[in-house]
Amino acid sequence: MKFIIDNKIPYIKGALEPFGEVVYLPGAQTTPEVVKDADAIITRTRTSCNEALLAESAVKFIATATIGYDHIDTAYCQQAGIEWTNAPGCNSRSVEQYLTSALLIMAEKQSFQLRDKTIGIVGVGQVGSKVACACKLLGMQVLLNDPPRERAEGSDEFVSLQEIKAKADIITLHVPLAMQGEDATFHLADTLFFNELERTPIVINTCRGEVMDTFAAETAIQRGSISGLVVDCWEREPNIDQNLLALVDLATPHIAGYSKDGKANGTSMSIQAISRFFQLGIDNWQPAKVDLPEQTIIELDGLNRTDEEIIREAVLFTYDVRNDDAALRQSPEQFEQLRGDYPVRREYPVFTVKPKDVSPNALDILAQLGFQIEKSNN
Ligand SMILES: NC(=O)C1=CN([C@@H]2O[C@H](COP(=O)(O)OP(=O)(O)OC[C@H]3O[C@@H](n4cnc5c(N)ncnc54)[C@H](O)[C@@H]3O)[C@@H](O)[C@H]2O)C=CC1
Ligand SMILES: O=C(O)C(=O)[C@H](O)COP(=O)(O)O
Repeated sequence: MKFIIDNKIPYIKGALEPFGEVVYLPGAQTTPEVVKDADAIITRTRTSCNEALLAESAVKFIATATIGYDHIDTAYCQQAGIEWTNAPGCNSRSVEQYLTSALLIMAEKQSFQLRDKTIGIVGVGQVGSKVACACKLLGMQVLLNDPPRERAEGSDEFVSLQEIKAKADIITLHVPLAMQGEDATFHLADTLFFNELERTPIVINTCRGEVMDTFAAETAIQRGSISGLVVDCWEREPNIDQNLLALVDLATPHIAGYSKDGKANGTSMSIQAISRFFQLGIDNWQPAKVDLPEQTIIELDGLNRTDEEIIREAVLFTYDVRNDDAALRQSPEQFEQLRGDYPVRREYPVFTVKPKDVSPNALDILAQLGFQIEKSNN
């Protein structure tokens, strides 16, 4: 058997070598010639898996180690009898961590408390529902918009996009990119969307660049119809719009899902799927070890500090979006290199908080976010 694997997928070396030939390649070098005699591809968002790539190939199965799968032409795969899978939810906690960090930074920058704000979450799947939980823990009012779920579940927990535009102080987008159909999301945030916003919200896009119209977003900032913009996903990545970059509050190179935990989940879900498909007998495969940051102990002193200040310190200790923002602004032309050489970032559960005079409420929130908490608090 022959497997083609994107060489930026971590923790995967050695998993498939016992079962055949394994070729590791940059996504951009995954060409029709390379996949011609391959049985399977393990890929990322950087490889368009379409007829142009696959028509002459022997590929029977594609696993993408990502949540989004808009780079896979699923209609073509169905017609060609090629099975595929994504890695649902693999890095959703990482995006939640990004959101929490960004919200706490924006609250400090604009001198507001999160608990006084209403957030509208557009797309309430794996990511959106975790973001909703985190926002509720932070004391925010949460509005949920998800027409496909609303139709399927008939639940009254959802509101219309119109209501979000009217009531939200912050709007965050967590939809898949869909170019057409009843729930199309291409340019969901367009000129009309921005013109109808009633509370000059902060807008956050960590789903796909094409969900937000770049020109409309720039105009919205310049006209003051939004009070802030956080952008992780851009139209035409990696050639991002320099005007937009100059206007946004936090700008990052599509790394919201880049915790090592999220990457490791994507890798193991892909290997397990390949194993099930080809009956390789490694259906429970896991990476041997996942990198840790240098520091995993967080000493928190709660004296004379609000709960939000304490939580901000703990969250930013694990991940501060401003570091990725600074790196991108310094070298926007290095967009792909910044992604490829991304530093070690871990999610909350690997961190232990050592509290001193921290309120039980703040400790409870940190524990619910996933931090380990040491018992003594003095
Ligand atoms: N920046 C990054 O690093 C990452 C970005 N993503 C992006 O985030 C997207 C969402 O991820 P998940 O929550 O895991 O996906 P998911 O599939 O679990 O949830 C998506 C939700 O959006 C809803 N939805 C679909 N069309 C909608 C519309 N027009 N309006 C409102 N809701 C709509 C769906 O019903 C579903 O509940 C992915 O498709 C991917 O594009 C995901 C992970 C990392
Ligand atoms: O999982 C997704 O969906 C994402 O957007 C990933 O974080 C993107 O990762 P790459 O495949 O571009 O490394």
